[in-house]
Amino acid sequence: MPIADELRSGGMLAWEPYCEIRAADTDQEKMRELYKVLNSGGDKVKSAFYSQLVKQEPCLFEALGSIAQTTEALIESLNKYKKWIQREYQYVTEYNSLPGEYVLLSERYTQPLITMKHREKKSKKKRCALWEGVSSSSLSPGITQTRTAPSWIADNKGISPRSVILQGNSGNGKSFTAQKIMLDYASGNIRREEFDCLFHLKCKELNLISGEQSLAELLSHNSNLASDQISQILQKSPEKVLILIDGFDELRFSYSDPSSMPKLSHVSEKGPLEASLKALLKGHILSESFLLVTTRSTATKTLGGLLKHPQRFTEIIGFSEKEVEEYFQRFFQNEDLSRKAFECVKANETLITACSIPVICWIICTVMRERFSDGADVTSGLETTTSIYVDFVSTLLEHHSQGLSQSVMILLRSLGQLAERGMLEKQVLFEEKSVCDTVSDPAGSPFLCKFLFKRRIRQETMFSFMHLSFQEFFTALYFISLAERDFLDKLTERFHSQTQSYLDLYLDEKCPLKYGCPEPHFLPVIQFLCGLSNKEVSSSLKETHNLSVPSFVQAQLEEWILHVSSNRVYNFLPFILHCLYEFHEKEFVQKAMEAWQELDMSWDQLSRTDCWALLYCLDCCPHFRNLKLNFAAAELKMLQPKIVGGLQIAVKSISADTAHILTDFLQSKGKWEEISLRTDDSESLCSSLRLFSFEGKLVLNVVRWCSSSQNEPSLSEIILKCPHSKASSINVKSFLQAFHSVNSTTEESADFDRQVDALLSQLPSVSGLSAINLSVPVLTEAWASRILFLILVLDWLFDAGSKGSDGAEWLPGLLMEEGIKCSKSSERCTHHTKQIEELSCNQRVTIEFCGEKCTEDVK
Ligand SMILES: Nc1ncnc2c1ncn2[C@@H]1O[C@H](COP(=O)(O)OP(=O)(O)OP(=O)(O)O)[C@@H](O)[C@H]1O
Repeated sequence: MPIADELRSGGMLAWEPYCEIRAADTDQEKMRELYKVLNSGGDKVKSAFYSQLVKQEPCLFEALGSIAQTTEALIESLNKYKKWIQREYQYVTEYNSLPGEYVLLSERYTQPLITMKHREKKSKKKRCALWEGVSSSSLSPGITQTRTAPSWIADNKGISPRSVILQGNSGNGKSFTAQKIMLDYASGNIRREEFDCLFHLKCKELNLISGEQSLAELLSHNSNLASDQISQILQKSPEKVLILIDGFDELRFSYSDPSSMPKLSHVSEKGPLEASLKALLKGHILSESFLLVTTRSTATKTLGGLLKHPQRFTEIIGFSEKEVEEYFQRFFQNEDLSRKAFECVKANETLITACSIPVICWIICTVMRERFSDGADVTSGLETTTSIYVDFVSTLLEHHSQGLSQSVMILLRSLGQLAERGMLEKQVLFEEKSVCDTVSDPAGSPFLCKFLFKRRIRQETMFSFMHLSFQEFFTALYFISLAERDFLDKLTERFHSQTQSYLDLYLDEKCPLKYGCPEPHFLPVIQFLCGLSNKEVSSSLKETHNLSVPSFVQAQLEEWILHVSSNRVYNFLPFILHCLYEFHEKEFVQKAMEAWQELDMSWDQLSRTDCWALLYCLDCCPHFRNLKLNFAAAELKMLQPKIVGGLQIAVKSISADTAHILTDFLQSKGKWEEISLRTDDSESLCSSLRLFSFEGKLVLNVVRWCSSSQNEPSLSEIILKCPHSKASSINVKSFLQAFHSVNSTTEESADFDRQVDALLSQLPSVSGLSAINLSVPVLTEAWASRILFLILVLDWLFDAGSKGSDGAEWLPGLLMEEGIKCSKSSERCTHHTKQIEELSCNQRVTIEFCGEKCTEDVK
């Protein structure tokens, strides 16, 4: 009140508020009333109040000043800390960076997929489904997902977590994400109201700390703040603090007797590392603060048991195909290069799947950048899949395997044994006990993942490789570590016994691998074995891990490939192309291609991956001819530059694009032997169109054409013949377009008729046309008038008069109709079927028009 009295007598306080202050019951209420006056009174009143406070309450004034100073100092150090984080965290040093080389995190970071769900185990009864399911689910982009960073938002029961687990396989980007969160905080990119301060503990570095330390001291290792400043920040508003702990799985706790470990309860209390960390994780210290802990799956269970509640589980799944593409763009910072590189990878099914692991993206892009800078032609082939897997294993062993408890050789061999066992038993999930029997420290291996599954009322722990392809790769690694006899025995076991007898007929008695062909699920292992035999790959293995690939591996596989090639085991051809690609040895590719003479893969459509392998093989043998291929139009475009000589192509799906690509191709290459377009779609009007040469003639053959409203084809076949020399001048484009437009419509028969007319109207443009063979099941009026139309517009064809080389049927100047005629006066047979042919009312008839003359011959 003395201050209020002074302000009143100085004319700074009006009567009414003065009375309010007097009337207030408590000191606090009096202060509140006074505060209102100060707040609305402006600087003059505040200054008068300030002078009175100094005079009448000197001690209080001093204490308030030092609090203000401390707060100011803390804000100042927090700002400096943020600047320090911005400086330190904005760069990324890559595994191969030379001193001074770096990339900016903001330019490179690509948001991975993060889920909030534990994986589910597929039904145990379906071993195959499990096998397929896990292999794809671990990398599949289709998982229920959240794209955002781990979040603290309340769940549907209104509970927000105090601690979040961020699980992820080695190389999936846990540390990268932690770095990004720190940088976002320091740059003001996370929501301000959530956290005032973030700290980052790196377990890898904590392992190097010895002696007793308080939590504040531990946090100071990775900051520019002193431990007492950290203590002050933590005590001031712990509920606004987030502590990131990166790499929990890497912690090496040494406390032998946890019960004798001191229990710490204060941020400044010193204790062994393990005690400080456990107190933090359990919430004995900083119970109100938030924690984000990253870990590999191998340590999730232990972490879950230590962390304070409420907990939330999240998992980094990796990149979907879209993010892989984004990563490539960020990496290359050049539209053209990133597109080329991405297309190359996308064509390789194994690699594009493996690319969901971010570190594999880094390896591939780095290798490809080197290729581009060497001026290598990217279409000559990417590095082999095996070489990328070898690089991946080396990267994880060198940079992600701190403190391995065993030698690399032993680790790789034991992983190989485990992988092989899984391959034999078609198993991708391994029980904990069986893993521990083979691999001495499974949790310490960066290649294994641990899964916790619910099994009725219990939990089940299972292990698996990061992906099935790694299991296949480790099996191949194991095979190369075997002695020759064991290697041959193992391989022999894995080759099909059914094919054995078939192949035995052909294969050389002396060939030790005369056992046929590998079991389908074993094919990737053979492919990896071929890749490991490559000189560069094997010397890199020798250099980095002292692993030698024995020469008998290559010799055996080469011999087997040559035998399969020369004996034309057709359904293995695409696989052999992949093996050749993995070998990546030009001379051997040439040898195998020579053994083929002709490459007939027309029986099934080639995938893009197959086409890349073929592209590489054709690159090694530029003069290889005689290809019979069946692929999509886009693949034709890719292979076009490498195709020489005769070619038979079958293109599935018929679209405007297909017509366009095919036309371009035909215009650029005069030499093709057969083109066929097919649709498998029963809705389509047209099921196949073939262009091929036959006895020196070009033949256009349209088979089974029906309108959607009819079940029966209304046109069975059109065959056009013209000399092959005219092939390049033929306007295939308009045919294809007519074909496409007819094919793409499923409208009523009126449309169908219009489209058929459009196709027939193309015929006059075929120069040198020597014959037309038209097969229609029923000679309707519509067809009769179409034929008359053809006679009119193609009068030169009928006037030509000279006999065709292929017999009377094709005699120019002659219009001949063959068919079945029903002799009944009413209810005539209309459909042409075998049964109808046999009915006595039906007779075979040939009608010939020659000039003005018309004859009917009944058989
Ligand atoms: N989100 C990302 N964006 C771009 N690159 C990434 C991303 N995540 C990971 N990478 C690349 O992968 C490499 C490995 O990532 P990181 O070290 O974060 O893996 P990790 O999950 O912490 O592995 P480990 O468990 O073995 O420690 C990084 O050095 C970087 O090249």
